[in-house]
Amino acid sequence: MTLLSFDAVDAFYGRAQVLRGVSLAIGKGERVGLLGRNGVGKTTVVNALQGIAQVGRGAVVMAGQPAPRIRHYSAARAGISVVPQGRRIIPALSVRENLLLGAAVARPGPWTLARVFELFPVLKERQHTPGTALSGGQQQMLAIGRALMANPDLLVLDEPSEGLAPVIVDELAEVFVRLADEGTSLLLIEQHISLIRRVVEKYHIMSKGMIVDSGPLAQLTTEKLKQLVAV
Ligand SMILES: Nc1ncnc2c1ncn2[C@@H]1O[C@H](COP(=O)(O)OP(=O)(O)OP(=O)(O)O)[C@@H](O)[C@H]1O
Repeated sequence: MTLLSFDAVDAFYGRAQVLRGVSLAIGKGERVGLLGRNGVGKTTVVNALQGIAQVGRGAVVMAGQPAPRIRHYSAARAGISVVPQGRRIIPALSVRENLLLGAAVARPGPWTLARVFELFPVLKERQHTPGTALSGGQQQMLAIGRALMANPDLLVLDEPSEGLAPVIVDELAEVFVRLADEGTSLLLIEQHISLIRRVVEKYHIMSKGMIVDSGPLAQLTTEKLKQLVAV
């Protein structure tokens, strides 16, 4: 079953076109990497499925349903949760309240506060602290926990390693692999080579708003990968 597909999508911010004919599909159980240098349009793929960038020509299909008008929450309702670049933790809310925000979509499934606390025990310890008082790594865990509270079939992760210490990136890689092994599909936008290597099975490379190469990650040498994601 295809959880998300882009079929020749053009996407815009106002009149500025960023995506040009982007096609990709993510099925159940897949671990897909969306790779490329800064500014090539990776986040705009995420923004297009959330209705933040406007889709012109082409179609975005979520959980088998074409999305003629994408509104906030359409993706979450269709089982697609986004962990945004920069985490976007709400400063006025506690850790617990930030997590509960993720459950607002009320999608049935296995994820509860208790299960998120089991995955990230530090969030339980600090549940009454303001979300933005956490360290960078803990805030990333909070953003992931919040996304899981919506019980997604597909988790979209936009540069989760950004600004984090290597030991924390290792911990996150383990979490992503565990989530994937338990059946959550992943779309990972990343520039961190070892994280990509550990998590991704199939890659798409973007350049200038287009997908210019795709295939199994095992076929990419680390040398090539470094060139492709070089900042
Ligand atoms: N809200 C916006 N309004 C107008 N242009 C934007 C907006 N957001 C991004 N852009 C432009 O769209 C292009 C693609 O940006 P995007 O953030 O999708 O790239 P990216 O590959 O995710 O890069 P990065 O790794 O730096 O996040 C850039 O030229 C950027 O300046």
